[in-house]
Amino acid sequence: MAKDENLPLFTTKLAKGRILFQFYSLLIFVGICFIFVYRLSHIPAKEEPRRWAWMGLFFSELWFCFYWFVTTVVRWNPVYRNTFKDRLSHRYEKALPGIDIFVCTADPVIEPPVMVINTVLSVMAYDYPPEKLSVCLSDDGGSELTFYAMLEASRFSKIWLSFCEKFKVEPRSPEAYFRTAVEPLGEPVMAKDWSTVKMLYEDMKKRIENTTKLDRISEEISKEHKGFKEWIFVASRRDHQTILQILIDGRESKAMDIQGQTLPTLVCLSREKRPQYHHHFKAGAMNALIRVSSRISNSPIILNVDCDMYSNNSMSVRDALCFFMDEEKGNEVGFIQFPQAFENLTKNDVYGSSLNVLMELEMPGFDGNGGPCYIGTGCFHRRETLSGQKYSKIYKADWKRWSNISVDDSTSVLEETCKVLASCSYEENTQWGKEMGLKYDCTVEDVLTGIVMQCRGWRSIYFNPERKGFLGVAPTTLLQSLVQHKRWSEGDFHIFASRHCPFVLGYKRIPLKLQLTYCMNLLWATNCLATLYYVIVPSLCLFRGISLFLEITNSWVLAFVFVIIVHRAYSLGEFVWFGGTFKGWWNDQRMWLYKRTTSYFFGLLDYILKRLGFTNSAFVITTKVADDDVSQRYEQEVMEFGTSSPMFTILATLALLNAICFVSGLKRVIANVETLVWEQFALQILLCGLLVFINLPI
Ligand SMILES: O=c1ccn([C@@H]2O[C@H](COP(=O)(O)OP(=O)(O)O[C@H]3O[C@H](CO)[C@@H](O)[C@H](O)[C@H]3O)[C@@H](O)[C@H]2O)c(=O)[nH]1
Ligand SMILES: [Mn+2]
Repeated sequence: MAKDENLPLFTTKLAKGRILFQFYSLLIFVGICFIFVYRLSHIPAKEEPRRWAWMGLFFSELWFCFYWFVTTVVRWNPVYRNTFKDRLSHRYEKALPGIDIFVCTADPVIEPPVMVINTVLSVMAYDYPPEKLSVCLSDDGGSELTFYAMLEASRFSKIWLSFCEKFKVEPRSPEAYFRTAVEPLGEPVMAKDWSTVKMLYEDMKKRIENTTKLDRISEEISKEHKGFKEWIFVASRRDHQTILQILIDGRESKAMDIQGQTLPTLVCLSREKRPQYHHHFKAGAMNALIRVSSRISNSPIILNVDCDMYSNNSMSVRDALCFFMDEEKGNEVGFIQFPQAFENLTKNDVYGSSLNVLMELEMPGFDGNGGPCYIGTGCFHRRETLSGQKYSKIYKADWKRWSNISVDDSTSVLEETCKVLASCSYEENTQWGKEMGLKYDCTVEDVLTGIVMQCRGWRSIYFNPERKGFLGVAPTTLLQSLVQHKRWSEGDFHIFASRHCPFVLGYKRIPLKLQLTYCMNLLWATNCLATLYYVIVPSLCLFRGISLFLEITNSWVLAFVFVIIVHRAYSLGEFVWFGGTFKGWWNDQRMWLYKRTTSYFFGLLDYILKRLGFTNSAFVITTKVADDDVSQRYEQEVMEFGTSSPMFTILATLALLNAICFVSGLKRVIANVETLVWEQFALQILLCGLLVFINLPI
């Protein structure tokens, strides 16, 4: 036993096959060197008309190489983590710290209340002492429908939590459970409960979905909850006071499930909104939650999830604690990021939303290079880290003290005192949004906040358990996906171009390899320039009869062909290795092109316009539901164009341009078969043809 005391709570393993990757990198590197030798020794003379077009190509290629270098740094050293939860509970079961769980929602139409409460129920049902869990929902929409759903959920939790506890079910979102689990016919005890609970769930779901008008919400509920009138009153207005309700107070003896087990605390918050105060989107909501929860439970660990990211693994809290509570390495850990995984992906993933390579390889790479970025959901934070504290070598977490915090105020007193903390003017002349809490004024508040925390000395950890910790909803139309990436690329570039740039803020604070790793995401937007150049200029030159590339019989061609083939083959291999299909990879290539020519382009443009003071960027919330016909097309993997958008104008123009150039190029070659013109244009025609081929869905 004495021996066990000294064993670590987690281990770190280096990825296998790194030698192979290094060999591949070497091959590409040599190929690139050849390309540059060719480029530098063949610069067209001043009087040649193609000189400028040629220079552009050269610069694009320089960019591609730089970006390749960055992605290679990311992949150099991936690490994978493992936890020992049995050691954790052996040592600390009695002294486990409190956990505050924040769920954010903002719009009852595109984030349906049923989805929101499924997320809430799933995190209430963690395998963890319930008196130490507090779940707090922030509703930026101030919706009475969501609130009503939460009331229903608070009642249903009494049945659901005891069912989960009794039969150890997984996952603990009722919707996901009843959709995926098979009826336990072999176990009569469970089967009986199963059908009762399922029926109760379906009933509740029906009540919530049918409640579109206020007067249909049951009288009984509005009597039981005096605060309900307040929500109804508020919901019809865009500006309103803070409303806050403690739906279940875990400290009260009433708060029990049907088996007499304590229930977690459950709070519903909609912060004050006034037109004259900026509400700062999700970051503002999170900061209000940090303050409010500090009064209610003040737990040292905070988990934050988006309203569509239900918990798929009831052990995640314990997993996270293995990192925070490790005696040797735990103190410097500021946050633990779980991957974003999605439950609504189709086999070949038309919109390339699976993020598989990012989550299975690039994030472990981040971790190996110094710590993953914070990606906004499925992340456990130390309260101190999130509140702006710096890490110091003498810092030591005091878990004993935190494990028995008690608040004496009664529920109603608490509600009143907490409201002040979520009022509009509370942050005036404070450091909130700057030094404290999540940072404001960036559309990827998460990544920015993560960098700042790392630069304050905290380490972050990436943990990707076998059974996924959280499952969310990926966009189901092309436009949604492109708009989401526009928000990300714009925000990321904003960080790069600000004083929070990893090379500036991170200088001497985080390792150089981590600074470079950040570039992979932060420079998404600038990728558009080289890509747009490559898809437009060679095709136009083909149309005009200007030969840009070298003749196909020239032996320097080999260097280009070699790099392109090896590079793409590696990418295909990687994609398939992490669970993709060949068709999925092809779709991903198409999305790669589309994102670079539209999302990133508009992201960059918007950033520039914003800097010049023309626009203000907003947070466009990603839709999480789809009409029946839209979801049907999604299931069939047919690309959905939906409404018109400038993004589509660009895509269509590019596709058309390449089609025309391709045809005219072919014509030119056929007309001059004898003169060997085709040798000069072969590569251009090939590129153009590839673009036409990839654009077939358009
Ligand atoms: O004014 C707002 C706007 C959004 N949200 C919530 O923020 C979350 C994320 O919004 P979503 O539209 O789902 O964005 P995604 O693109 O899916 O989000 C990713 O990227 C965001 C940064 O761009 C991060 O904040 C998210 O955590 C991360 O999942 C959702 O729960 C929203 O309800 C608010 O609470 N208030
Ligand atoms: Mn989302």
